[in-house]
Amino acid sequence: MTPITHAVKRQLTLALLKPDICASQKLQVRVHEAIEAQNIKIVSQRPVLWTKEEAGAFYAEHKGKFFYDRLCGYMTSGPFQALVLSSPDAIKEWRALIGPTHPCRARIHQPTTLRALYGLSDTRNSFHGSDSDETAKNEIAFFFPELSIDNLLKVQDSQA
Ligand SMILES: Nc1ncnc2c1ncn2[C@@H]1O[C@H](COP(=O)(O)OP(=O)(O)OP(=O)(O)O)[C@@H](O)[C@H]1O
Repeated sequence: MTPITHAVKRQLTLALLKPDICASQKLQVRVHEAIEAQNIKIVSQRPVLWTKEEAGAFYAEHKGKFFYDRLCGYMTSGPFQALVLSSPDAIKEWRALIGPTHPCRARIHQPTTLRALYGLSDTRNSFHGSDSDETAKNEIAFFFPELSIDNLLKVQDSQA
């Protein structure tokens, strides 16, 4: 008899562990453990050290805002980590795990989220997560130009 398999569609998202997290090996390990505890799979990861130009290209939509220079300064202050995450609802699940953009609000309203636990300020908020399928596709291509997202999804779906 052929065993019944339940194919579960997977979704990919791009996560950043920003420089303040990557300054501490211990924090980095804790965050990876928190990701895995949610059954979110880390499909790929790489360390990144940005120039001001690269930070500006990624955060172009924020150019002109009062926090733009601060944000680019923060993101070029040291190495950070880019991750490709996979789960059935990866975009929503990762954003739920990191919590609201502003750590002080996260501490009040969602105290168990990663930004509540580790975020330092509105700008130095420790994490990034793609906000839609299209953004995830573009952001994964930005950090992992060698990866084929369609192939990755096929592999993920067949392993589900
Ligand atoms: N009001 C603010 N004051 C200071 N820094 C800010 C503010 N809003 C956003 N930032 C910084 O700019 C980044 C990008 O802002 P965006 O609005 O895209 O936030 P987000 O979608 O919650 O966070 P991310 O895109 O990093 O996941 C934030 O993660 C934060 O580092």
